[in-house]
Amino acid sequence: MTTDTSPTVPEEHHGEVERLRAHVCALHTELTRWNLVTWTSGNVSARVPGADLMVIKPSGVSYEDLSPEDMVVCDLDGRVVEGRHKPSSDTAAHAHVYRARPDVGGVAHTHSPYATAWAARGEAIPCAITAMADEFGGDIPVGPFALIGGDDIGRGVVATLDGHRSPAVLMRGHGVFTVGANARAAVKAAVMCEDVAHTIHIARQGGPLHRLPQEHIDALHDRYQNVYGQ
Ligand SMILES: O=C(CO)[C@@H](O)[C@@H](O)COP(=O)(O)O
Repeated sequence: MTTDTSPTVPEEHHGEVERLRAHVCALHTELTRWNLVTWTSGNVSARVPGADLMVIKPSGVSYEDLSPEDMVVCDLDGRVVEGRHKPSSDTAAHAHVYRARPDVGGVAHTHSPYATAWAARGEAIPCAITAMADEFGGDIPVGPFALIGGDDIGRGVVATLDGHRSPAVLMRGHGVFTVGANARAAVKAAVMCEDVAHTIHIARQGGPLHRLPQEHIDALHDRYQNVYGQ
């Protein structure tokens, strides 16, 4: 008799997995809404709290065709646990981030044009405006070029963000990876990353950039992260 060892979603996580399938699917509409992706590029995932599982986009499926049922449940070694499609090409990268960073609940990846142009140059985006201090707490760093499919991208994301307040990293020659306490926060970081990449690009066309003083960056980041909003 053979014992089926394929991983499954534990009963106690079924409800959360269904909620996250709908939530992660809905977050993908934010990538197209803010023009952060082209065709089927980009992806979003969410960690399943209390389980070594994540919910991620299926690979190469058109955004307009995505449904909650299309989202793929994988374990944190990148193996499919539940899903009718192959998971994203970046599943290993997302899984590595979740394994290495217990504080991360969501990961997003885009090819947003201005931020990806900075990544193509291998140039960090200098913190020259308050919006960068607020969301990123400093410059947006550049991570190493890495081929797609294995652990290399995830390793590069984790290593580059280590010691950084930024939730975004520009992976050299590739695009943006962002992390957050949840998937919505990761997507927000991707939206804001493209916004500031565009603004700083325009600013630099007109003359030299002036990085904000570190003490102002610290004060702005603290206010935004701990006081701003409701
Ligand atoms: O850039 C890459 C891989 O990092 C693209 O293939 C990616 O944006 C989209 O791939 P998936 O459709 O998620 O498999």
